[in-house]
Amino acid sequence: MSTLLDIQDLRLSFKGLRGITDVLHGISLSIAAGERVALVGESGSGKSVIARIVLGLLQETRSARVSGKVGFDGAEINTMRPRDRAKLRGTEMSMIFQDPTSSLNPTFTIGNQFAEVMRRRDPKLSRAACDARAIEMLTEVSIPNPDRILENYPFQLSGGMNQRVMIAMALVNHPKLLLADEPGTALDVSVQAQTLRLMHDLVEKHGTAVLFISHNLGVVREFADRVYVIYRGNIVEEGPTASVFHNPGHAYTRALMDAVPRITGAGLPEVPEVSDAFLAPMVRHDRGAA
Ligand SMILES: Nc1ncnc2c1ncn2[C@@H]1O[C@H](COP(=O)(O)OP(=O)(O)OP(=O)(O)O)[C@@H](O)[C@H]1O
Repeated sequence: MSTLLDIQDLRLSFKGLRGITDVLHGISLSIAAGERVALVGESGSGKSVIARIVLGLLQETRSARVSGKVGFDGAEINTMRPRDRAKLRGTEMSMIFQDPTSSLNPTFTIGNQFAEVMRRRDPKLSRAACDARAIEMLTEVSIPNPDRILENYPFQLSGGMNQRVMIAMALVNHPKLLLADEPGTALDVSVQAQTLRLMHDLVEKHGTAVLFISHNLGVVREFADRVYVIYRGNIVEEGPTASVFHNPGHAYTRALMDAVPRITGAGLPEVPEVSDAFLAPMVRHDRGAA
């Protein structure tokens, strides 16, 4: 399979009042076309900033310094002109966030928001064509009465429905890459599970590659073909999901796994105190391993 996303030696630091803070220390990560890859690690380890760099957002943040290579579908995101990066967002790559109600615009109907997204790819698309395509997508995410939903505002829908709308909207332009940052964690556990199953089936059907960001190892195991484990801005382990789960090689991965039974509905996994073992070299599993 061809490589879609190829991140090499990615470094990030922020300049603030108290000097420079290094956040990413030379990350390398790749995703093949159609592959589902998870990035797991505790809060603050650098997962979301990687997604924001892939989307080309942090490159445009004054306090951020980004270096390294972010190859996407033959182009180089880091050195691209800002307006070329902007053109990729919502078309070739799209993003799903934790909390759908804060990501959807509360002042526009769902139909208007779909039309805006679709016209990023094709500005001449008629409203009737946008609505027809939106209805198709909403049907794919099992939303009942999709034609009526187009006239609704996000606040008129439940959190679970809004999350489905977000998924439908993220996929409506057939992006090559979907960045999913803790999708559904703002929802209750059973709705989250349903939503993830739906997302899994849809990306499989459309052949969309996914970078799935999570600190929930149980969810990652269900969803991803391959896993990267990140600890304090370093990738410490990488491999096929089954292999990493059956045979975790890095002390930090083992600590994350040991922490799983202590996950509560509300909380993050509790990872033990930092130990020198967590600074051990990266563990890379064979692609053929399981
Ligand atoms: N704009 C910013 N300015 C300064 N520091 C930032 C900025 N954005 C992120 N950081 C810092 O970068 C580090 C990584 O943040 P990031 O949001 O990627 O963590 P995360 O692994 O996604 O955590 P979570 O699971 O809680 O979302 C954190 O220490 C965070 O405080």
